[in-house]
Amino acid sequence: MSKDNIYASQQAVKDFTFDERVVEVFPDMIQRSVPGYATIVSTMGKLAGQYAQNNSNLYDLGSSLGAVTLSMRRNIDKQNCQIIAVDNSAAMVERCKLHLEGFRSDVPVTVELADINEIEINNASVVALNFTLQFIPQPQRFALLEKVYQGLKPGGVLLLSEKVKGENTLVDDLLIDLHHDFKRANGYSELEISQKRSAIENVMRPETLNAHFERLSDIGFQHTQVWYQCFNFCSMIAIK
Ligand SMILES: C[S@@+](CC[C@H](N)C(=O)[O-])C[C@H]1O[C@@H](n2cnc3c(N)ncnc32)[C@H](O)[C@@H]1O
Ligand SMILES: O=C(O)C(=O)C[C@]1(C(=O)O)C=C[C@@H](O)C=C1
Repeated sequence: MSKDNIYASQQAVKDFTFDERVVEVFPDMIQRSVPGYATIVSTMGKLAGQYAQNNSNLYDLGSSLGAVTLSMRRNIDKQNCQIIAVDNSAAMVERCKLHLEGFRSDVPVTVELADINEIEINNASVVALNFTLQFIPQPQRFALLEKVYQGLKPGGVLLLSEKVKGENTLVDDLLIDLHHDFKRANGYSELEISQKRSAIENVMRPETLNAHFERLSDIGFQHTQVWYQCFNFCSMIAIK
């Protein structure tokens, strides 16, 4: 696994994108940046196994290198299911396809290069958005999640992980400090932490948990729950 040293040298920091350089180091980057990432991915697989329905689609939206797709695929024991993985980074999609070829399974997977705001979602039992919604411009989030809701079958689930904002400045600062300590403990320098922070601040806009739950409720989800949180990283389930 290539080591993430993208922000190790002093640079004129540009907005973060999922380009070739990021793709190359992505497994290392996400593991050292997101507390609980491995637990979250494996649990999303378990949840997908539990909520997958016969003759249905499972979606992995913002699939990157396919970690959630692989985890879901390992756990599906229902008949006639297929996984649709979607990402709008050509570099990610290309590498994801190669990566998936390395594993054998009877569950068909298609990997699509597309904007998740543009795709159709239908006959879905599970829709996963693992740290993807935070990169969608805020005004588009309601319509995207409403489309997910409409595409879900009764009893289907949305699995949503997000970096969240604390409910007020005091606790938000605390969560940010705890997260930065986590990054330090994983070998990131002060320069790397601050340059990465500048790189993502215009492209990744976290919201509070309250804002997430209010929107899910406005859309129609009646059963919502946080099932994992470590600092400002949170995983939710919403059942239709
Ligand atoms: C933090 S990564 C997701 C990590 C991945 N789900 C995992 O569990 O390893 C966010 C991904 O969302 C993708 N993305 C961002 N905006 C998108 C959009 N509008 N349509 C499709 N993919 C998008 C990015 O290219 C990136 O691969
Ligand atoms: O590195 C950070 O500080 C993050 O907020 C983590 C985060 C994410 O939440 O998706 C940001 C961008 C990269 O995709 C990997 C991880």
